[in-house]
Amino acid sequence: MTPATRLGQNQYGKAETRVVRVTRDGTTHHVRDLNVSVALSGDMEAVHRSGDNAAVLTTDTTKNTVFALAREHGIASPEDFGLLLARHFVAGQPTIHRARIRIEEYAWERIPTPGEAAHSFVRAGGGTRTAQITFDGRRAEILSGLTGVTVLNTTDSEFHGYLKDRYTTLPETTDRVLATDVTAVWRHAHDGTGAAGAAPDWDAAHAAARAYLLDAFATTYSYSLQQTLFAMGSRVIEELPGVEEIRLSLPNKHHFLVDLEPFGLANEGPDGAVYFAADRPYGLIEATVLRDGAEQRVPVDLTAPWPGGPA
Ligand SMILES: O=c1[nH]c(=O)c2[nH]c(=O)[nH]c2[nH]1
Repeated sequence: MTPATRLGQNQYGKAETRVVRVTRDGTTHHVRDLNVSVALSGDMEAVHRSGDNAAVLTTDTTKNTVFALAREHGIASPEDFGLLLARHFVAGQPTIHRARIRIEEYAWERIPTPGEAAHSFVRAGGGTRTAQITFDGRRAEILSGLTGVTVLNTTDSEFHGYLKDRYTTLPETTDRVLATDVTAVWRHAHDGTGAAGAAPDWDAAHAAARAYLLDAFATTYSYSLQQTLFAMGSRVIEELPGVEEIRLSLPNKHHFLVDLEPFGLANEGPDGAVYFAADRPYGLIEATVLRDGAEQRVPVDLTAPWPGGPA
């Protein structure tokens, strides 16, 4: 006898649609360059059980919709565009009950050029902006974030006083390099219903959060990366009243002093030092910082490939 089966969590949609929207303002052009992943769920029992596709809005259509809405409405910000798409899918089809839109944005900076034309850009470094918008027909959950923002302090970092057992060899230090690749995701109080007030200016809010994260990294005298993480997250919560929680994933990009004694050289002195930038393994420090009373809803595992990780 075939065992009875039950359909568990399921979602589908087109992943990683690369859409570039150029807006022309006379000879001054603007670019928004996104990677958009759509995941829909709803009345999908029949398609899984019998291949009855009647409830299925095709992944091909979801890809086309990304392009069409970018043309019709423009891309004001990843958050605005994600909300527009999510609402479109849920409002447009009775069989679609929930839409999750994940977006990466690649920033372009202007190349200053003589003369009138402003249509030349260079891909900006400094990481990738991320957003995830989930809409269930009533409320939206709006997450903003960034990934791949590499930062380094050459001093003001100590690490000592930790547990020691028979396998501990790490020397204590009162001065080390502290470096990490910041991945952060923060959740907004704004849920698209108006209950938490008007939507923020998403671009300005993102720039502010990024600046607070960097400033807290730079200005925290650190006794551990955990402490630095908490300071970074707290700064965003304290400064941005519209942010309920923030999760950070910080790989500790170890920089080890090189032993130069075999060459008769003393490493580390008032004039500096030479470090070996280790690639792996790396410590991985992760935590969520919450506003008092807020629920923890940002997914725990941010380092699952984004987009594409589990919901
Ligand atoms: O800031 C740090 N936190 C740790 O937990 C840790 N563990 C380690 O080996 N080095 C470090 N550094």
